[in-house]
Amino acid sequence: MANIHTPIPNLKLNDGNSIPMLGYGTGTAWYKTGDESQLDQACVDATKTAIGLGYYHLDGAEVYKTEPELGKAIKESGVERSKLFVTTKVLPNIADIPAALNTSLKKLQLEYVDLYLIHAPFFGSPEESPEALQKAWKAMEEVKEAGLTRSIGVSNFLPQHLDAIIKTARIPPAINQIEFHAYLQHRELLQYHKEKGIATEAYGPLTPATKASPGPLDNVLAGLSKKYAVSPGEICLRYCIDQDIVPITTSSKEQRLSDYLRAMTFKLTPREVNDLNEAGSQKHFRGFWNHKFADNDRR
Ligand SMILES: NC(=O)C1=CN([C@@H]2O[C@H](COP(=O)(O)OP(=O)(O)OC[C@H]3O[C@@H](n4cnc5c(N)ncnc54)[C@H](O)[C@@H]3O)[C@@H](O)[C@H]2O)C=CC1
Ligand SMILES: O=CCc1c[nH]c2ccccc12
Repeated sequence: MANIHTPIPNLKLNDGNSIPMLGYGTGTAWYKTGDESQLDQACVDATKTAIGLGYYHLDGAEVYKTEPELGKAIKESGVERSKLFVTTKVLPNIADIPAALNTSLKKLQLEYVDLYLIHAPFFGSPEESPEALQKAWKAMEEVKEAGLTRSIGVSNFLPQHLDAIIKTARIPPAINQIEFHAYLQHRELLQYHKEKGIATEAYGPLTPATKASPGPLDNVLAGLSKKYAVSPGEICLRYCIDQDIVPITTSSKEQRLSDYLRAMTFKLTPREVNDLNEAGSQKHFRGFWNHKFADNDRR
């Protein structure tokens, strides 16, 4: 298998911690719809394979019900805890964040996570109220101060949600994890992140080469794939990294996980990133949370 242990660079966060610039997700492809206590050995094995290939940044969430699998994979990988970067997220149990994180830690068999995220701003009563967001963020600050997580952040937040928490925050969010690819460029949100020193993580980074194909990016992706001798998906991963955005991908296939690491072996020119931006802006595609974001909403 090619690319074993291809080094993945780090991005420095606003709290001084560092995050590896490619993550392996245990959500899509793996989340359970049934009983969480029924261990999915295929998920454990794929996660161990990913760790073995050098994916030390691992993304989970309470809602995926795969924290037990992630924990088992970490334990059995034999990789030192300090070398791994483990994320989990809260949403169903957001009313009691310390209890939710302690439950996640038990399932993960860990004493701390590296990053704890509010999975989405859609909770509270009324949903997305500034007061509900501020109250949840205060609890996030407390679990960081208690040492249960090294960094805290959010996911699927828009500028108005970030504004609400920043207004009363003692600790600013380190990261916002959003759906990001050339068909969902979030230019205003990215500018906001830059101004506030918030790092961006991209889920769904392969979307232009998978779910949203065919489309206006196909020819540009094909040309760049030929030039760099990689797949269109690897161009999509590099498109994120070259904008300092941390992609989180996944696969159950070892070969694909290995191939994705080729994204560490080349760099797109600013002009090529611009070509992808231009072609991508001719189509809008959102693969997740469509029921919460307006249909034609490019935020
Ligand atoms: N915070 C949030 O709300 C969300 C977070 N996530 C996180 O991000 C992770 C990755 O999300 P994805 O959307 O899965 O990322 P992705 O865009 O990288 O897609 C990965 C999927 O594409 C498939 N794939 C790869 N190459 C392919 C090809 N050539 N043809 C067809 N399919 C191909 C893989 O098998 C895998 O199922 C999740 O596991 C989860 O951890 C995902 C969605 C929402
Ligand atoms: O994080 C990805 C999107 C998502 C939100 N809720 C669930 C539940 C199960 C799998 C994925 C997700």
